[in-house]
Amino acid sequence: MELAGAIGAEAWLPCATTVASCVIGVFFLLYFYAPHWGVRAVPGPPALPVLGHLPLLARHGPDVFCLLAQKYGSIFRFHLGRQPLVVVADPELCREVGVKQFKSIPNRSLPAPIAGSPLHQKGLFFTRDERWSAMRNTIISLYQPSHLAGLIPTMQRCIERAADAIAAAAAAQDHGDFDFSDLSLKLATDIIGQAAFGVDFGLVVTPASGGGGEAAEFVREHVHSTTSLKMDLSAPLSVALGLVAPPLQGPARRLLRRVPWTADWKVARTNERLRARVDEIVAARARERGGGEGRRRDFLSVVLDARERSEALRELLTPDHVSALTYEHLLAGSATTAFTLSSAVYLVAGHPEVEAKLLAEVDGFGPRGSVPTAEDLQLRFPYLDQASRATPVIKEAMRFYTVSPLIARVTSQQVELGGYTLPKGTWLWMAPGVLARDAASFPEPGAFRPERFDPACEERRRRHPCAHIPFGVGPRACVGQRFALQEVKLSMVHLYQRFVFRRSPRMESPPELQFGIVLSFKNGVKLIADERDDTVA
Ligand code: HEM
Repeated sequence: MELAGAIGAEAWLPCATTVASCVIGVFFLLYFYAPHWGVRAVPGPPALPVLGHLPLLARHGPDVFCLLAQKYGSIFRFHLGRQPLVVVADPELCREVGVKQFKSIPNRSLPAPIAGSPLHQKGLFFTRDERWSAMRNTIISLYQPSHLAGLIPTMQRCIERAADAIAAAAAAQDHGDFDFSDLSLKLATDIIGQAAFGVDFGLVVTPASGGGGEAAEFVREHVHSTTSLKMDLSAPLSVALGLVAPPLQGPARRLLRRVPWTADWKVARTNERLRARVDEIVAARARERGGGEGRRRDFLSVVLDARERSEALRELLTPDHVSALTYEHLLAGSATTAFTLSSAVYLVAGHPEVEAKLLAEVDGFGPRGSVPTAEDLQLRFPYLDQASRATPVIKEAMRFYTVSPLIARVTSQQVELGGYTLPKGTWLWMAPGVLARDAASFPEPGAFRPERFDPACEERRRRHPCAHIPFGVGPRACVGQRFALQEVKLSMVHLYQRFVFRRSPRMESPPELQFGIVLSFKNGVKLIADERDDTVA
């Protein structure tokens, strides 16, 4: 009898194991393919289980989206681990997403690296629906021309300090090269420090200014926190896990942040310190205002003022949101603007015919040291950049190197797009980086040719209005666009009043790019600066 029981158990055990494995297998398949199911009709390459198309992203970088658009057309699927994205790479479809169907697609999807960090999450970028529109309406006046014009003297002071630093570096190194992208990141961060926090970070160091200190430490932490926001498997373990199995991200982060020297531990410590520092600055400013200091016009002070206007605004702009909104300037406004300035100067340095026209325009403005007003920036520099009416160098530089090659959105309800029905919750991303390389809109896309934006040029007249959208499109487009362009234009006018730049022989060609949350130059931009003869301008 006992023997019969044992034989029965022996036969039963493998059978139960097989059934359990099948159940787990089916569960696993359902789990990994559930998000795919709703968008399965959209074309795309076969996706690896768990990893999706992350290996393709690792191999080709952001160029992968151009390759996929060539193969699958203007709307295709890309799997970021388990999460499918529907990528839109056609100007008219981008207009649909950003403008015409905005009511159904008003928010951004939350990428794995951001989940769990209130400092990153509670700014304008990731807030949703009514809170987003209330917050945007409250702060929008800070980005209007009248407010921005008042920032010109502050920007100019930072730019002049950067130019002095370039001159000092050139003299010290006997015309050796220097890393322009490092300098422009410091410059952009100093400007944001003044405009957003009302604090001089003093990152650009000249022999006269001395430098660094506490503020520099703060920004080093910011840079570390930003570069940790990676979108691929080189990210901290919890983020990588979040890409393949989102429910495990939170528990993994809570566990790993306690394990010293893991990437999660380092990011958590950095974020905590950063958070504490931003909160300190906010609290100090609130006290200062209580003490009746003179009115300050930096972003933080204006937002704190707005809080006092009504109970509703106090509820909207909680201390967490004020910190996040202020910090967001560093996140959204420093690396992007710095990259744009670096790529414009790098491209001009390799194109003498463009440089000659630019120098003629800068010299024609007035004697060296003349500082343009906001109106001058609008009207007197058509070759550099003049809203939509001219042949701008900056526009073409932003097309050539698109700093945000992807723009993340998510559907709030079912939408019809490009012949496909996409369910609520679909991650729908626009691809300005692909649009910028499309030969149908930009013939010979690999050529740097500012004239292609000349209003008189046939190429431009034929082009779709949404073919070039480096700042996004529609009500959710970049709120800091004017701020960024004012800064880049002002910088270029002053820098070309004083210098011409050459590419260093130590600089690789073409420059290697890397893709974190935005694009950056992997090995910097090494340039040689020659001071211009005083008699020229
Ligand atoms: C050349 C520099 C910059 C580029 C290329 C850039 C690009 C972008 C892009 C592509 C978006 C997404 C737009 C969309 O979804 O349609 C965006 C959003 C945003 N940008 Fe910028 N940006 C730049 C500079 C700045 C600056 C200087 C600031 C702040 C001072 C800023 C603050 C923001 C904010 C807060 C958002 C979110 C807007 C919202 O969701 O309502 N950006 N930016």
